[in-house]
Amino acid sequence: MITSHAIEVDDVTVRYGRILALDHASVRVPTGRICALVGMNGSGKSTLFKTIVGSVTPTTGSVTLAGRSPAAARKSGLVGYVPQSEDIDWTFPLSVRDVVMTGRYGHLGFTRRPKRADHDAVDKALARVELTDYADRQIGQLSGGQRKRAFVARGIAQEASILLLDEPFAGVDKRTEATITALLRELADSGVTILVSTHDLQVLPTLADEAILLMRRVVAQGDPTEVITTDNLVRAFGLDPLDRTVQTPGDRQEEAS
Ligand SMILES: Nc1ncnc2c1ncn2[C@@H]1O[C@H](COP(=O)(O)OP(=O)(O)OP(=O)(O)O)[C@@H](O)[C@H]1O
Repeated sequence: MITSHAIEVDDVTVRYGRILALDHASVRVPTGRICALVGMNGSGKSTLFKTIVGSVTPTTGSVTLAGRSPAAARKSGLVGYVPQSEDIDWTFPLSVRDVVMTGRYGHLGFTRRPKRADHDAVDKALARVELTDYADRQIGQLSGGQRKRAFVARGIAQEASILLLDEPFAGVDKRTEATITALLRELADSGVTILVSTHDLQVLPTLADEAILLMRRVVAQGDPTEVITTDNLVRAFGLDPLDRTVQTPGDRQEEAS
């Protein structure tokens, strides 16, 4: 089935016991676009990612990925997922190359042994995120920014057509942020659909085609400068509209003009 929206989240509610993490949230990400997911701590961003990959089951609603269920999409290697750093065991005895090779599992044949094409895909992905020289290090020995890049490389090696990144800019320096941003744009230009959560509002105009403001529900979705307005931030973050220390991307553009 061909769809113009690679990611369709329709009326999804998720509860953890008494905690309501997502409340009838609906999100649609067009194919080949970069969509930024913005919300305060606990607004349900990670839960939305986990629901999209099928590791959390919603109590209402449904998720469709390029016309398939999350389970079918995961099985076919359609979706690459870069989880939050806290969700990864960094002491696990895997090298950077091993981590990137896990992205090829969906491509491995019956023997599960990587072939030349798999090694080539891993080498290419490592080069693209500038981690060739770190390939044989244990993953936990990398810096925060390098770890993020290693997981982006895994998504590239996987040749996923949908890429989900949970806070890839958390704790990284400006250079790594720029490298990841440029890489995501290249991937989107080649047709990959990207959903990326971030706390950094200033990066949005460069990073994203669309933004989603989440507060258990979707407060707003659309062009970043139209979504990240002071009014919407008040609704999503409870910020004081008179607090001029809060800069929206729109403020920045006004200052520049
Ligand atoms: N496994 C869990 N069990 C119980 N409650 C959970 C669980 N995971 C998340 N929650 C709760 O669900 C709500 C949404 O959490 P979630 O991690 O999705 O938010 P988030 O927007 O990703 O937050 P952050 O920006 O801090 O990572 C929070 O109140 C959180 O405490």
